[in-house]
Amino acid sequence: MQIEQTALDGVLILTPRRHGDARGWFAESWNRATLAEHGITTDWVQDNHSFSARAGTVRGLHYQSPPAAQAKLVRCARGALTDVAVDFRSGSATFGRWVAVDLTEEDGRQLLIPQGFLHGFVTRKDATEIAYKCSAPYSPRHDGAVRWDDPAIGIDWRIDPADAILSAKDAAAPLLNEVESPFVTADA
Ligand SMILES: Cc1cn([C@H]2C[C@H](O)[C@@H](COP(=O)(O)OP(=O)(O)O[C@H]3O[C@@H](C)C(=O)[C@@H](O)[C@H]3O)O2)c(=O)[nH]c1=O
Repeated sequence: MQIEQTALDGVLILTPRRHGDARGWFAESWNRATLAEHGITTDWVQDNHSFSARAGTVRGLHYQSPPAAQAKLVRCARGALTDVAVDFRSGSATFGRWVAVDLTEEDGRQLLIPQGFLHGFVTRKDATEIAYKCSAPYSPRHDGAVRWDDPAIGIDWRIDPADAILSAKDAAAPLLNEVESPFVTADA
């Protein structure tokens, strides 16, 4: 397991080892003990899997408020996507900053997103599947969203915004400055 820090503290790229042979390959996509060796002891309670038919599908930017806040461990099961995390912790030195990481079925890379971050992604290929672990169960009551194309965040999605395929909910999400973050950091 290779682990790299991104530009946002705590947002990590994890690359599980792939064992190739004549049949193909084998990888441990999650192993509690291996992650614990790297100090990652998150208690995962729900696995999600979604399919997006078309390249250019954007889902996000989403969060759940405490006490239903979720850390996420994200991978691309099929196709290719760019996964995005935005620091949503009020008082954080990096509040509003984002990182974008390409995850593909070929590279098997994963993105670990702690609580307190917005999460979203754009698919790069038709028929892309994302799979991710969550540290808290789905709670519609605590569900929140921030606009994917908020210029104040300025994420470079590497698509023509007019071509983005969105849910009605995501298209109507509020801007960052219209939402009060339910997350605070020790920096605050
Ligand atoms: C997220 C979620 C949705 N659902 C249902 C609600 C709805 O009927 C349907 C689709 O939900 P959504 O439109 O919210 O799905 P989607 O837009 O894919 O939402 C997901 O986006 C990514 C970026 C995340 O980070 C996730 O946490 C989640 O917010 O699935 C569940 O049953 N359990 C869940 O955990």
